Amino acid sequence: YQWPSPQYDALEQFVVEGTDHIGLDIGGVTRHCTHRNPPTASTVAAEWVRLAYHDMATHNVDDGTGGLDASIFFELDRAENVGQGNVETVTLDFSVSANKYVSRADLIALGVSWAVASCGGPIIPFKGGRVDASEAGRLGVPEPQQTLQSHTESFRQQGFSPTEMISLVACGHTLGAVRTADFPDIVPNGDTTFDTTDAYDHAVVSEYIAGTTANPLVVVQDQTFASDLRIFSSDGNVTMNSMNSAQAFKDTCTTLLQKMVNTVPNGVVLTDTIEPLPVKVSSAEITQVGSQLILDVLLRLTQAPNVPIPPNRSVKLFWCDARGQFTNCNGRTNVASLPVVETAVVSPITEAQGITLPTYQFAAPIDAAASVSKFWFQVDEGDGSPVQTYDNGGQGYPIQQDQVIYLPSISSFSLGSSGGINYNLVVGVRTESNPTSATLHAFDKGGVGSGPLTDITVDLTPVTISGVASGYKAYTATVNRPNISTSLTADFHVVIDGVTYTADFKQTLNIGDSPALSRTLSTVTTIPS
Ligand code: HEM
Repeated sequence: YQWPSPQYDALEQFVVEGTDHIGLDIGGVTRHCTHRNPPTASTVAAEWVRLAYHDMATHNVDDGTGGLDASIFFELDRAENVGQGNVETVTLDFSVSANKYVSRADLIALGVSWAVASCGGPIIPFKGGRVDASEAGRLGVPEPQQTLQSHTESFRQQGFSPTEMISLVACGHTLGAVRTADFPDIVPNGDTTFDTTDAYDHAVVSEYIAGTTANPLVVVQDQTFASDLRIFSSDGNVTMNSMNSAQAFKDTCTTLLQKMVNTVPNGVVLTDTIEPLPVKVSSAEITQVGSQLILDVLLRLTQAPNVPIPPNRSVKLFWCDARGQFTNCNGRTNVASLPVVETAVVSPITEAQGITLPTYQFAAPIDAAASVSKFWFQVDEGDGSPVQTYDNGGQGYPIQQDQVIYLPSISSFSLGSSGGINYNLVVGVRTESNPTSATLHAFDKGGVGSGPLTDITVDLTPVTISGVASGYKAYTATVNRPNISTSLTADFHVVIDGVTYTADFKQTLNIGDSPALSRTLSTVTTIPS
């Protein structure tokens, strides 16, 4: 890992904090293995795990098509996908947070890791990089009234052996219920859970082996629907017996759920496992508050379980000028102290590990004539232990360019003249620069339709707006959308002397006088260097 790695950073934020690019706490929807409101017998976690299986189930190992590709977004009207749980998961939970770096399919896969962790199960390692389908896949989700032979063939096509089929069904049916609204023939008298606990545990196995199970796909009036019984007993209960301990269940399901979410169409290349970054720079840009130019940076540290944050910890931000007589810290280094200390939201995965994430927000006033080339941090725990330097492996964290900077605080919303909402997005371009091209690329993957809703490039034009920080002039472009969308992001490109400068992946929800943009300015000094 080398900063900046925008895709890794975006995926890591989902894994570790459970939030998307505007801070929406999507992982938190399943926090504490919660039920939906109004309460159902099922949990949110159950809905998310079932959805992931149903999405993956369109894989065809024979021709390499289908898999975990969010094709489920276009398959909800199929009988094999019946259920309010699938509808809620797609339309409420997973329709707004996909973006340029995180696909819908990645969210569905992550949902499994979040869900299982939120119900006390193992941590399922997560890889990103899935590609979203733009249409429905083949039919392929098994249904309870089908024969064992047909189920075995379904799982074979999905890439699972008969033994894996037994295990994977148990790994799914430890969560949730069969619902009367969906399967009145199976559970005529009300929603019935597969086992007696909400937890991600081996109760589904132990109760089956003990003969006490009320699993409605085992104990059912009409044996046609006893698909779990046929599957679980298909090898004389050998596999079920082998999974009848907490550890064995956990190990088997960790392996098989990973295999499930990593079943993707041929040609899709997944990332390495996304490991939490113990020290993370989660945003870093030159922007402005009021009309003051600032270096805006958030440092996230990791606090081990049950270890209090040292009360005397001091965190300092250092940076070098990019311009002027002190360029590259030649003679002078800038220091900002007293950041705003907060705690980041944690995902169910991080919460299960007992980790907390203190964050240190710096808003260091800077001068356009000096600008910033690179920055780094020092953390002094104030307890006599050595001061730690975090400097991106020695080279510092680079500010890649200062030619074009996003100015959300002087961007605005307005009503479109022929309807909808105008996003009037403003950037600053250095006063001395004269771009030969200046464009805004707007991208929005929100909603449930196929493809991005917005994927357009428009020209940025010079505009006179008061309040732009000295050293910069304003350029603007307007994007019209039917509604305000949380998921619209913008990339700004300017070409100056044949070189393209980019401000990448900027959120557009918090603009104007949004409280999310307010900053307490850091105290800045300089030291000789
Ligand atoms: C032959 C294979 C399978 C059959 C016939 C089957 C059948 C069913 C049925 C009928 C339901 C009730 C759904 C509802 O009432 O809305 C259900 C729920 C569920 N299934 Fe399966 N399933 C199979 C395999 C799997 C697999 C492989 C997984 C995941 C690894 C899985 C995960 C779940 C979960 C988590 C629920 C609970 C959903 C909720 O409570 O909202 N199933 N399954």
